[in-house]
This record gives sequence, structure tokens and C-alpha cells, in this order.
Amino acid sequence: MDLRGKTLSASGFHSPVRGKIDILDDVLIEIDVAGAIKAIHRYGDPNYRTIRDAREATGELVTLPNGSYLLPGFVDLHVHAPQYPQLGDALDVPLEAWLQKHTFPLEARYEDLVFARHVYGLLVDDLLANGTTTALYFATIHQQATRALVDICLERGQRALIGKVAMDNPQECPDYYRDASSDAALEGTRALIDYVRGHPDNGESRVLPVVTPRFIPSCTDATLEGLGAIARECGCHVQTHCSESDWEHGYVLTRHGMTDTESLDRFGLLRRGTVLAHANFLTAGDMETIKAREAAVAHCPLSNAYFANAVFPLRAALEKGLHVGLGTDISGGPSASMLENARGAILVSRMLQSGVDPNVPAESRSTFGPAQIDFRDAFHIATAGGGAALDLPVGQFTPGYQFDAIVIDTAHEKGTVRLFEDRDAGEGILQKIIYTASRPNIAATWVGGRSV
Ligand SMILES: O=c1[nH]c(=O)c2nc[nH]c2[nH]1
Repeated sequence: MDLRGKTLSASGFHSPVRGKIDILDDVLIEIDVAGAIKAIHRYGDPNYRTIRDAREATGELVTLPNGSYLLPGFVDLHVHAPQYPQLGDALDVPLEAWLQKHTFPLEARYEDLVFARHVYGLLVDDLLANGTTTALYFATIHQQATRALVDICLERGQRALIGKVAMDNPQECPDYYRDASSDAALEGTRALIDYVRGHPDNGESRVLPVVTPRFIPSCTDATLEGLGAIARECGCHVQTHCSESDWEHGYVLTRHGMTDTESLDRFGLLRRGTVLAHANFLTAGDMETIKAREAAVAHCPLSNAYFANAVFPLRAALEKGLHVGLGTDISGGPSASMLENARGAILVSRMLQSGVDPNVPAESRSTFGPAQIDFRDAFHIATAGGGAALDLPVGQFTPGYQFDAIVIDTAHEKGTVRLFEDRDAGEGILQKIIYTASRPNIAATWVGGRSV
């Protein structure tokens, strides 16, 4: 149901502040005609009853059933849209071999617009059904296929940030799949920005363009420099991969004599609205630089388990005050579900803290120090943290923010949540949702108040 201009009576949860869950118990959420949250009235507020009765009298009140809980829609900070056919496949080789042997050949197929439309339609529908209301997408080098992804997101109503991938380094990119020159990479980037901004159906800027150097190994210095200038001129978001594996981190140290973060900063690519995927091997200085530039990290716990050779120190980054959101990294990660990735983030944080080698005595198994996060942090980075990383008013139920939301039906018989009235209450319900919910439990999804 379209909730623009309506008032929703619901219970649910959000986490505007890291480590804290705000329980929304029988609240009224007023949504304006443009799909933004106008006001929130809590049960017990002096005017609660009057407002509720008035909305009911005019037919503007919509009430969620018992056992259903409202959450902010998920913000997936790292998705490779063209890799969807490869989800759950080819996870047994190192990153550099995976790119050359599996991923570049697949991405090269998006020359074919019919194939692109088919895959992108499936992906956007599946992500919406999984509760992802905002996605930050890498597309491919192809202009037409990337435009098709923009069109599909606008048609289906998903909030999306989309980049034409720039990759022109002949040393690291195959002949059959790379931008023909630095000029071609830069012109293609500008053309996509113009297409998104001038799209007749994008008056609300639901889709935004993103400057997208694939990663330093794939790009020549001329392209990195030119993309930094475009980001500055156009005021665009930026996305790239950063210090993601031993090989990649070492490659940049050898080529530029500095870390990815230092190099990206030198090219003007670290800004508010820059999202660095993975970022596993950041130095303390890198973290300070990212914080100073107000850039963000997309934590991709499942993908990191396969390709990173390390666990991103999420807790340290959060405690330092970096912007961090969560990414599925389709298809480096084998799940399109942000819930599964939230669970992955908790799991790997615990392994980082405890250490994992059973042959090492318990007293000395841990080599890292405090790293463990809980469901509160995982929920925060999957929602409000992602919104803050993108500097967009999404991911929390606060007046002025977009009404991007999902309903978790905890009683759905094909779902995987089982609540017991005599023991489950308060935050414990959210904990069970984070640990056990799956796609059948997601009963409704709204973006900007529109049902999608
Ligand atoms: O997980 C990843 N997926 C990719 O497509 C990619 N390209 C560079 N580095 C990458 N890492």
C-alpha cells in the first residue's frame, strides 16, 4: 500500500546511534505526500490519542498487524550488479585469478543489452524482496547496459547509486574488457552522470551517479586523476575497492609506494560520499585520513572471508568514529541478503577477537584484542550507518528522513523466526530477527513511502 500522505501505526526498531536500539512501541509515523517522515508520535505523548483518532476518522491511518515489526530498509553499500549470475559460484580461487578467469569474462557479456536487462531486472527485484531499499552499485564499463540498470531501478522504485566502472590499465585488464583509453573512461563516466541527472523519471534524484574507478590496479594514473577532478566538479559520490587483499594491497605499495588510502587521497578521490569497499589492511594513519575526509568503508564480511585473507577491524573503525556501512559484495560474497551479511559481520568479529587456531592454547589464541560486535552494531551498519556513509537521509525513522522501510512478519509460517510470547520481548525480538529472519519474513518494502 502507498503510504504517502498516510499515518502508520506500528511497532518496530531503529538504531540512529551505534550500539543503541530505539524501540518504537506502538508509534504513529506521519508520512508526507513526497514520502518523507513528517513526525513521529510515541504512545503516551500528550497528543497521541487525538492524532490517532483524527487520522482514523479521515481514513489516513494504516495499522500494522500484531507480530509485524517495522525496520528501516537495508542500505547495501557494495553490490556488483553484473555479477549476479555468478552468486554462489567460483569462490575457491584468489581475487586476482577470480577476476581474470571468472569475473571479467562475465562482465564483458554486458555488451549484450538483452542479457543486461534480464539480469538487472532479476537482481533489483530480488534485492527489494530481501529488504534492500538503497543499493550502491558497480555496473560494467558499458554505457548502454549501465543506463539500463538506471532505468530498471527507476521503474522498480529502488533508491540506487550507480557507477559506470572505469578500468583502462592494459597491464591488469584484458583486451576484451577494458576502457579503450583514459579519455574513454572519463567520457563514459561523464556521460553516465549526465544520463542519470537528466533522466525524465528521476526528478526526485532517487538514482544518483557515482564516480567508479574499479580499483587502483585496474586504472592508469591519468584515469584516477581525471576521475578525482570529475568527482570534485560534479559533486558526485565515489566508490572503489581499497586495501582489500594481500595481493591488492601489495600491488599498490609497489606501484605507488604508498597505501591505497594515501594514493586515492592524492588523486582527490577521498571525499564525503566516497565508499571504500573492504579496507581490510588500513593503517592507523589510513583510518585517520578516511575520518578526516569523512569518507566511509563498506564492510563486506562474507566476501572478505573468501578473498581478503583477513577480517576488517570493524569495531576499531566504529570506535574511531569512521563512517561504516554493510555490503553484500555480490558476487564476492555468496548472499544477496543483508541479514545474512549482518550475521556474518557478528561471526567474523568474534573470530577476530578470539583467534581460531585450536592448536594454540586459549590464553594465547587471541592476537588481536577487542573486536567483537553484537546484533546492535550489525543492525546499525546495515541501516543508519549505511545512510550516514552515503550522506543520505535514509536508514532511520527520524523526521526529515525518507520513509524507506520494511515489515518483518515474525509469524510467517514459511519464515524462519520463531517468537515465544512468554520469553521474547523488547530488544530481544530484534536480536531474534537479526539472527534468524529470512526473505519470507519480509512482508512489505517501501521506498519513499511507495510500496515496491
Ligand atoms: O570483491 C571484489 N569484486 C570485484 O569485482 C573486484 N574488482 C576489484 N576488486 C574486487 N573485489
